[in-house]
Formats: sequence, C-alpha cells, structure tokens
Amino acid sequence: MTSDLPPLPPIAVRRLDPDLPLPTRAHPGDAGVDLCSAIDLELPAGRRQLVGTGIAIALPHGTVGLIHPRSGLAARAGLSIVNTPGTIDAGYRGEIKVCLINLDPEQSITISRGDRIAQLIVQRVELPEFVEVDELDETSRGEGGYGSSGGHAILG
Ligand SMILES: O=c1ccn([C@H]2C[C@H](O)[C@@H](COP(=O)(O)OP(=O)(O)OP(=O)(O)O)O2)c(=O)[nH]1
Ligand SMILES: [Mg+2]
Repeated sequence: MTSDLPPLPPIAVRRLDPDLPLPTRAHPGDAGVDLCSAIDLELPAGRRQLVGTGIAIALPHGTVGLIHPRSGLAARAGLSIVNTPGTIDAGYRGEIKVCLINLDPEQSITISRGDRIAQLIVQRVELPEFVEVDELDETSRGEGGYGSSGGHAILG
C-alpha cells in the first residue's frame, strides 16, 4: 500500500525507568517496537498481571498505539495479553502497562525485568463524529451477524 501522507514525526518517549532500553524495532521495517517488563514476575498457569514497561510516550493527535503480544512468547510459553490489542490513546501520558496473561493450562511463565513482553504498533486513526439517525441504509448483510454467513466450526 502506498500513501501520499508524510511520515509521522519521531515520537517523544520518557524513560520512567532509566535502566530500561528505549522501545526499539528488532529489524528495520518491523511494524512493532518491543516493550520491556519493568519487573521480575512469575505468572502461574491461567493467571494475569498488569505489568509496567517503564516508558511513557506522546503520540501525535490522529494516531493510536496498539499493544500486541509477541508471537514467539505466545507460541512457546502461552503468554498473551488480556485486552489484545491494548489501546494507547494519543493523549495518554502515563506509563504504558501491559495486562499479561498466561494461557498455558499447566506451566508458569517466569519473566525478568528487561525481558521484551509486548510490542507497540503506531497507526494513524480516523476521528469521525457520530450523528444520530432514525434509519440506517440498506445493505445485503443487513442485521445478520455472528456466523450468519455460515462456515463456522461445529462445536463439541
Ligand atoms: O494495554 C494498555 C491499554 C491501555 N493503557 C492505558 C493507555 C490508554 O489510553 C488508557 C485507557 O485505555 P482504555 O481506553 O483501553 O481503557 P478504559 O478502561 O476505557 O479506561 P479509560 O476510562 O481511562 O479510557 O490506559 C495502557 O497503558 N496499556
Ligand atoms: Mg477508554
């Protein structure tokens, strides 16, 4: 996809924990910058915990930060994020926190301070107004939702 929009300016980052690294891309062109855990923690099977990343950012108006899990940790250990993708509003200036969850049914996950636990993706976002109407326009889908088009797996 090409875009005539100019690239976003660099995003200001405050390190609330000066010993943790700045968010970085593992490779040039990667969509996400990795975020680190500010604490050591052990997450038992099935448990969740809100974990600080030690950074705060100033996203430009008209963008959003999305907090996604890291695929490797998800596949290897079952580590995910409860509210994935987490939404970082452009006006938010507090510490970015990640609501980690251990989806493995048996094994705990041990995380050390400085481990990369999630990734932040910055996207442009539309900010439309909403207007109340009496009727919506007709479409072929209409009110059909939640599997109305078929093709879903059989339960049990
Ligand atoms: O993974 C996340 C998700 C959110 N936030 C912060 C930034 C975001 O701008 C704020 C609010 O998030 P959200 O709108 O998803 O939560 P809410 O429950 O609707 O809270 P609020 O009433 O503050 O909007 O919390 C994080 O640090 N990490
Ligand atoms: Mg909200």
